[in-house]
Amino acid sequence: MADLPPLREVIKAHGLSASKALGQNFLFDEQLLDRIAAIPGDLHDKAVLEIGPGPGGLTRALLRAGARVTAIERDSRCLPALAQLEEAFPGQLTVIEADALKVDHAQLMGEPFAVVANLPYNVGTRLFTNWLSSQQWPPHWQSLTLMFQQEVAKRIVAKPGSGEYGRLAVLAQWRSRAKLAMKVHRSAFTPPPKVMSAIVHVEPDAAPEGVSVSTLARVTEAAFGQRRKMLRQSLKGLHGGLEAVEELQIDSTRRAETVSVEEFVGIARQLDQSTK
Ligand SMILES: C[S@@+](CC[C@H](N)C(=O)[O-])C[C@H]1O[C@@H](n2cnc3c(N)ncnc32)[C@H](O)[C@@H]1O
Repeated sequence: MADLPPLREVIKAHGLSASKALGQNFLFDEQLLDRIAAIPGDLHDKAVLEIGPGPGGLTRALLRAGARVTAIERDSRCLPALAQLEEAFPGQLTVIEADALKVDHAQLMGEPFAVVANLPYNVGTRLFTNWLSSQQWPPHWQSLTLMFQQEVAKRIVAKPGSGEYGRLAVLAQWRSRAKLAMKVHRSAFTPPPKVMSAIVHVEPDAAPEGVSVSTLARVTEAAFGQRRKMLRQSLKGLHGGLEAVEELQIDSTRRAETVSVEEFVGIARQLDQSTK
């Protein structure tokens, strides 16, 4: 591997001033980046999809860990810096200039892959819910290691009974294991964002039988759409919802934030069965 210039110099040499519109907050601390790249486990010769490599800090760390990286970046200004990495790690890096929201990731990768990304909040959350809503399960991805605003990360791993528990937690936990892998201080980024960040790591689990992701989404949407209301109120508009709650002997005076992931899965299963 050739010696690479420090990331700050790369930014300067390629005139990569951080674009607010593209949600660019760069990480330069190579030790921190190596620790992030270690979260998914041994990456040697593994296929990794990185979204939003920017100037390539995290990309370098993934390449150092021996991964075969496919990176999707929509800012063409970053491509020359990434081309240098392609040269430094021959045969290990493929860069695609595109909006990651418009790419079929499974088709692009053609084999099971780990996802690693430090993305702007809105793009990250949309990709995350797309990956978790996959019809195919186990999905094409083997793990997701993603940077979020700390507040969003807490919502993903939240347990029932907390104010953070909601649709995102149920989606992330009903057929996968989600954990908060690392907190990242805002000062680690250039420029520093207003809020703290955290990395979430998700691995797929066996999916409960007889439940479709779309029905589960409808149930949680209805329940958490009126999270302060009792289930007998919030599920009123959901055809068969109240009957399902009764059938499962779930107290209909409870509020959505007290209902466990397993109970939501049970309600969705009842609905799917009753429409068969
Ligand atoms: C927060 S920066 C992180 C850059 C780098 N990974 C790091 O950690 O220093 C987010 C990167 O995602 C890119 N990006 C934003 N939206 C994107 C999208 N829809 N598709 C692909 N890349 C995107 C930005 O251009 C930027 O390079």
